[in-house]
Amino acid sequence: MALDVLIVDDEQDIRDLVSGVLEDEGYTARSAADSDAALDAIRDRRPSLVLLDVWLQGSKLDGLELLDEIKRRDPSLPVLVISGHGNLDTAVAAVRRGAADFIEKPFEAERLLLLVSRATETERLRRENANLKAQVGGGDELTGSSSAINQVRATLKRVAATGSRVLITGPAGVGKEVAARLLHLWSPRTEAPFVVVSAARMTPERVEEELFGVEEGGELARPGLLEQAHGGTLFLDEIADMPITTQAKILRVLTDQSFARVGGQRTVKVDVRVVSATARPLPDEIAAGRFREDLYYRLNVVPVHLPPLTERREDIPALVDHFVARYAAERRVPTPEVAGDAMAALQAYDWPGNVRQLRNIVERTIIMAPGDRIGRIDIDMLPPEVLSDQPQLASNATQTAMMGAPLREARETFEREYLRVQIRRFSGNISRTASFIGMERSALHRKLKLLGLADSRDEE
Ligand SMILES: Nc1ncnc2c1ncn2[C@@H]1O[C@H](COP(=O)(O)OP(=O)(O)OP(=O)(O)O)[C@@H](O)[C@H]1O
Repeated sequence: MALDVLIVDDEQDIRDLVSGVLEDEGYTARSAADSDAALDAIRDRRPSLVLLDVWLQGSKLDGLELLDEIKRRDPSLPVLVISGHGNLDTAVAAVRRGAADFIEKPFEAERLLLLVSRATETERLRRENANLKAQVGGGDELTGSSSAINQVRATLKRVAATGSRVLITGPAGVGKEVAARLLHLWSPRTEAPFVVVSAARMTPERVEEELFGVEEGGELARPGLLEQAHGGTLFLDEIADMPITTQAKILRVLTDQSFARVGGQRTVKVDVRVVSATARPLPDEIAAGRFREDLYYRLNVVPVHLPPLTERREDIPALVDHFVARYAAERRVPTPEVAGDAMAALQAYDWPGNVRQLRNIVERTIIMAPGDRIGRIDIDMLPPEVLSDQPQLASNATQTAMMGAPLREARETFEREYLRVQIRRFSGNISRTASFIGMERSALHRKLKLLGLADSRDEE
């Protein structure tokens, strides 16, 4: 997202000329003809730079006074001064009073762009940093190639380029924030900030201050997350936890991209893309009177659903490999191999905490691995919670019954149990199960019918 420059000049020609030059280079430009308009524009939204003509005619404050006022209110806001030919003294005085630099009229476009770029360097670095942090903090691509994940990835790619709002649903730890970060990364807003608002992690009283910022005595005291996200993406995590009074204000942000700070009267305008997430179904929250229906329709322009891991077990091996490689690199040890039986156990487990739990367990397993066994993760190295909750091939009673039965019958019982476990492992996908157990797909179908398992889910 472009850096935002405010041009303060009493001459319309200069304002137009400079706006044109800056916009051609990808900046966004706003203009003000006098000190009042300039201070208003800054209050509406903090620019990245003010370009100020020190010879301001017909203005309440002259150029130097306006410079002082801007610096008094916000010492870190850079101001680049334009001075008329022969006003070197004023320009020097301006630099002494806090201007970043000055440029003399008439000036070349090249020189102007150089100075603007220099004066906004801190801001640019700050943005790059925030962006890098956002990427490192999330870091993860959406690992997995199940049809559910492929579909999510395709939808994200398609809507990233548009400004559409996206509502991501799915249980805890399933990757909703990862999806939101990818959407931002693939969007034209990628250079601007990705800001997370998590209502679940704040007290209801704090939510509005955090989101909208605070004004005291008509002046900005603390910018909120919405303002910090200007030009970028605002991720409203666990939207169902937003207090109902805040929901009305968020609705206003969505309808006219503006809001008022806490304790403030003036309208602040922002340009943000809102992506929200929820683990609780919003229609239920609406029915219970805890969520505004009109807000739901505004947020849910493009729905994206991330199913729990149990519905896409075929993603588990790729996720395990991804986290094993990551944590081995962090521990500076070679990436261990994961033994077949260990992988099968991980794939069969139910993962109530979804990918977050899987990530934690892989991390714990690598940290706890004895030094001489770090080259390979065997089944006995997995934590007890995974091992104690494995589907049993056959209960004790079934085993006893099998031992008392003729071979043909015992074999049938075994096959039934074996196939039930394997089909579950591949989330009911017959082709994948067939390829894993080494049977033709049609033969497996016949077998399942014969064993009375044909009702097993066949999600192809
Ligand atoms: N498909 C995936 N590929 C790689 N990592 C993933 C994937 N899905 C989730 N993760 C990782 O799992 C963890 C949890 O993901 P995330 O925070 O996005 O989940 P969430 O759905 O937003 O959860 P919550 O609702 O609890 O905040 C993160 O560390 C994330 O990096």
